[in-house]
Amino acid sequence: MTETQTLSRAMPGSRVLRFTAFVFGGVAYLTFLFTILYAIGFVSGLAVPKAIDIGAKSGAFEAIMVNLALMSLFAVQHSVMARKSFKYWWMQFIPKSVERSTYVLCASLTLLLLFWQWRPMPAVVWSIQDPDLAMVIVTLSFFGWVIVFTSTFLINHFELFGLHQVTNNLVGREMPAPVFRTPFFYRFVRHPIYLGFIIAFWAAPTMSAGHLLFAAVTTAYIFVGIMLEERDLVGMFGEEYLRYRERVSMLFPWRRSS
Ligand SMILES: C[S@@+](CC[C@H](N)C(=O)[O-])C[C@H]1O[C@@H](n2cnc3c(N)ncnc32)[C@H](O)[C@@H]1O
Repeated sequence: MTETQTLSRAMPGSRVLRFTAFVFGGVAYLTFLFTILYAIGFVSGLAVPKAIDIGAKSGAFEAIMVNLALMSLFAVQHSVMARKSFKYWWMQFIPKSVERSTYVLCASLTLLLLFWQWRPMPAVVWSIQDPDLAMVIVTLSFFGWVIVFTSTFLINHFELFGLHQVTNNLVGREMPAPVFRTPFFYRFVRHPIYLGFIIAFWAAPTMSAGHLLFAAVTTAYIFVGIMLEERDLVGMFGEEYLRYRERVSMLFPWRRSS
């Protein structure tokens, strides 16, 4: 009998709970997948019913206030729930195995609310007329999304989105300690996922006022997010992360990594 089977047999009463946690993790993951795919359509204006420049007309003041409120809600949810102190408090009420899935589900639902309630601000800030150049910019934007997806797999896609935790819990296996990774993109920049988002949001052949607001606020939020995340990363990986930070640039590969 394997160690995993022994553990599973030792806790038969919790089998239903562990299966429920696994199903919850699966639902959270599928919700995330839907949300991120919808996000591509929302920003690019392709293949979704409600994109960034589509929706009922409203006054400029209302549009700015509602859109800022939606982005602030996401920023607060995303930053607060990612902090260690919040996680410890939160885990008094939910099992540790579904902590990440809960975070992923809340972030996805907050984003879906943003997509649904976003008020278009259609005034055109810039519009590239040359079709070849416009195509290059659209391609660049999709390249941004490719960087985002690839990078999640480079550090650990299934752990980032909670599936690893609920699967290990299902088979009675402990989660391994977090591992510091610097593969591929991470050798050139410390935050390729965030860089991918910045490219995807800014590379637009036609930039509306609403899209510009979205790109500017999310970029500012990314800088705040990085500050908070790096504080945790230094706490988790210590000297190793400090040396990495000296060697590799944050978002743009100006410095050469050794
Ligand atoms: C949404 S990911 C963003 C990762 C990174 N900031 C980026 O833009 O590619 C956040 C999670 O990645 C983890 N993380 C960030 N850099 C890491 C690295 N080099 N190795 C392992 N985990 C990392 C953080 O601890 C956090 O849980």
